[in-house]
Amino acid sequence: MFVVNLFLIIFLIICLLFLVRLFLHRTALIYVLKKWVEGIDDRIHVHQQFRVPELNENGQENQLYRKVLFYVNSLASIEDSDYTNLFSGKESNDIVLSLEDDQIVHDTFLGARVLWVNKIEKIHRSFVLKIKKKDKRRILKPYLQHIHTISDDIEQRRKELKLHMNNNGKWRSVPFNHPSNFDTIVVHIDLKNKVKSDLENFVKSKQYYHKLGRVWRRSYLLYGPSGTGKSSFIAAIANFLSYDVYNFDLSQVSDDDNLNLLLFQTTSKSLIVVEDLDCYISQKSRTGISPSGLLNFMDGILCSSCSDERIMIFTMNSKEGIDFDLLRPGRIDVHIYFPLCDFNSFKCLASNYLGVKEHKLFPQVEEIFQGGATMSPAEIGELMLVNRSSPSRALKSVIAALQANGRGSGSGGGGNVATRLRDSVESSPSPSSATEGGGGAAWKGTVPKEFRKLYGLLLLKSCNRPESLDHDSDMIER
Ligand SMILES: Nc1ncnc2c1ncn2[C@@H]1O[C@H](COP(=O)(O)OP(=O)(O)OP(=O)(O)O)[C@@H](O)[C@H]1O
Ligand SMILES: [Mg+2]
Repeated sequence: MFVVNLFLIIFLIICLLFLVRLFLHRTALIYVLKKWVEGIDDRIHVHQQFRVPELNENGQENQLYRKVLFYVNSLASIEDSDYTNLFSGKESNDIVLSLEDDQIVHDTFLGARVLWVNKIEKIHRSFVLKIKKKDKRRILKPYLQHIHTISDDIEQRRKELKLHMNNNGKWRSVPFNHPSNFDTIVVHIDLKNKVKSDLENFVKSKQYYHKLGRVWRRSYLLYGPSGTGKSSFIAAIANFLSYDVYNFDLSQVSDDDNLNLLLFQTTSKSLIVVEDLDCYISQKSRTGISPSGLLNFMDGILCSSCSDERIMIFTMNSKEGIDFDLLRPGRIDVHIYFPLCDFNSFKCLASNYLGVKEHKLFPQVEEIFQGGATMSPAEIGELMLVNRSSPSRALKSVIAALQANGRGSGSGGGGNVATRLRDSVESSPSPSSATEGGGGAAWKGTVPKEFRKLYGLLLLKSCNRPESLDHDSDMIER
């Protein structure tokens, strides 16, 4: 009997606790309780306060204030503050939170709880940081360092990206808003992940490179046939890192000095890109860049500061006939091969362009691929794009093009197909497809030629040469 009563009492206590908890949550009394506990905790500890004013003693902007502002507004706990301002962000459906005056935001760092208060006195704003005295020595320095890193990262991601192009020895810039990203490019998932983590590791490795006495630079060679996504991949990298792009057109560079000057003028956190390096090297009438000038440029020694990070990306259709010195380890760190389509990449394109994951024509397409026919993703993508209103028609046109390609050169080189494809895009009767299919056409009036060259939707190479296809390696680190 006693045991039964005991169980009954325990059961009633549990129910009661549950109801109290429910009541506290429903009425938000839990927050009152939490604040009360925090208030007691604040009172029994001695705090030290640090003020970060908006302006310094000369009335100039205090850079630290700006960083703290970015940092505090990015804290998740800002949502718990009593008053928060809401603004629309960069994208139309973005909402940005910003702390109201005299509001408190909590943050934790290395296990210590700190407070930020957004003060306004007369017209001067400041942030006040409150840290418990016992934690100050341990966390203040690393915490401020942490704020620097996070706010730099936020600023970097917010800035408008630019594409810089050299013309007559000088840089010209246009906004860079290429939509390509790692989700839209059809390459093997492992390759994407490897490249992403390689980039992320690189940008975090300043100290490591410094310790090794090496220039903080990473270079990539993207090679493969025309229309396989090399330029789109560069744009995806720029968007992934939020880096500007400096596109070096070597044919516009007069000599080594000009090349060095242009390199010197590039800024940190940017991609230095040389497209079609193989074409430039094979040109009979090359500009005045000497072979050693080119090698020094690729080594990136003459950047404005060797402690700033540099990512260099070179593209080629083929590595065949290229001097080994140019591609040696240390000069080119990572080689990435961009192949023509196989059945798997075709299926990814069909899913992206047509929203089709399975189709009765797929077995036929697979068979044709197995027979050795192939085309570039650009060619297949364009056929799908112009026929996107009817997936069956799109797939039939891909089948016809693949069959014609297989009957033709058999190399998959795509020159003929590309020309036919371009004709089909340009003569498309649908107004929407005429604009989109000729993405370049939509840009023609507004965007410089080099821009279209770099990121055009379907550009035919002037130097179609047979490609070396080492299919076994997608990404090779040297
Ligand atoms: N792997 C791919 N995944 C998705 N789309 C692709 C892929 N490859 C090419 N495309 C599409 O084809 C078009 C041309 O691609 P891109 O310019 O990136 O090719 P490229 O390899 O740089 O060609 P080129 O050697 O002629 O400069 C782009 O609009 C892109 O959307
Ligand atoms: Mg390209």
